[in-house]
Amino acid sequence: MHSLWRKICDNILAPSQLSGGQIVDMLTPAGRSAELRRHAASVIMARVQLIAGLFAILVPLCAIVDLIVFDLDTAFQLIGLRLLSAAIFAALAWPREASLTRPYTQALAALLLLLLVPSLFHLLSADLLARASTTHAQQLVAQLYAYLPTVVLGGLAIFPLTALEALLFALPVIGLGLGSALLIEQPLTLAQYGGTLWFMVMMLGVAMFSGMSQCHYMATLVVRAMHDPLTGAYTRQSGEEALKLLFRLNHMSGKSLTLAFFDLDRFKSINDRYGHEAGDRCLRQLADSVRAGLRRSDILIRWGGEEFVAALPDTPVEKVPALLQRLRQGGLGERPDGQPLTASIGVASSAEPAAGSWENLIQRADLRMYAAKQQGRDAVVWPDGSCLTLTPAAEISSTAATTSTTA
Ligand SMILES: Nc1nc2c(ncn2[C@@H]2O[C@H](COP(=O)(O)OP(=O)(O)OP(=O)(O)O)[C@@H](O)[C@H]2O)c(=O)[nH]1
Repeated sequence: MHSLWRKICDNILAPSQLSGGQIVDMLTPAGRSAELRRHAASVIMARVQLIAGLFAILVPLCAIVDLIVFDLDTAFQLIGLRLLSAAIFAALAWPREASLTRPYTQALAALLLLLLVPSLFHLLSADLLARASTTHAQQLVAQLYAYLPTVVLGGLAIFPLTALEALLFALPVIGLGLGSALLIEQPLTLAQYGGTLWFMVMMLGVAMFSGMSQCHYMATLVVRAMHDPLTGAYTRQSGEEALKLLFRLNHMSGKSLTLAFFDLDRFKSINDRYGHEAGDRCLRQLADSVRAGLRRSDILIRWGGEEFVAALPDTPVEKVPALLQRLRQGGLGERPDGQPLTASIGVASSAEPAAGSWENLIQRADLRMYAAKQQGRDAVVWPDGSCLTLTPAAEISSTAATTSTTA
């Protein structure tokens, strides 16, 4: 039964070339990585600001139609609502710094406001328009206003939202749209009401599909642009951006960011003796082993050819010996001749005096890595300058006590 179910799923998913995990990522944002959230937040925010800017200009301009078509009393009431809406759109479009800690929540809140303003405008003006529309021209304009919530639902399609997010954003818009139809003096017939609801649901379906495909496309591009294709680690460029952010976040919250700078030992001899393919395999092994020992919040950056940086947010330096012990016990990989892969490691922490900036931390970790090379390789140099040869696992834990007092 289970294998039949798997076969059915595989056949359904095969033509789309999407894995089950990728489908789940398009349905709900729960599994999104921090980097993807940050990217999605900047795309959503940029689009919210662009549309809000356009609406801040167009909404008051449409007052001309109100003045031409409706009586002055109705027109002025509509213009009042227009000016209020335009002020909110202008505030949304105003350039602002992205939140450091919650950029995604900030972007979603802005999007919600962008969607609610036209829907509320429709709710507040529906009865006024229904009562003031006696001529054909007035009825036509009132009819166009009535499409506003449906247009808003269609507008959701330009945002990279998962299916669940699109649905949650659509519910208040649909609620306000249907609610305003109930408020007017001559309520819609059941057929009109059903037709409006059907149209809205169709729009929501289109918006959901478009949002999901944008999510997938964005995730593919972000992963490709940010990660080194050979090892899957962050590239130097995306790693620098991540370090900048992690340093600021840890500084703001009074936590320590610790860096471990790895450089593979005698790597050139692997290339020279066994070829670049063998060298590449060793690089992949090292990246996989280090990543397997890290937490979800840690990141691994390929800094240069055979140099990697593990960035460990919210990690006091005294916790690092245990991590390195775990890594060492698991092994960093194997050289083509069967010998263990080893690395020289420099450790630096933002809790050190005058740590200053992330660039400073990298420089210190790099210098310590060179010091570890000079001390014979397969070793770690700590912030207090002490050097630990990694080979016997027991030594790592004994140094933990020393470093915790000196860091
Ligand atoms: N296979 C492979 N080799 C690479 C890659 N990037 C850099 N390298 C090689 O990495 C080697 C680095 O050599 P060195 O800097 O001399 O260092 P080493 O031999 O590891 O010696 P020590 O660092 O002193 O222990 C060079 O031969 C580079 O060509 C890569 O992506 N794949």
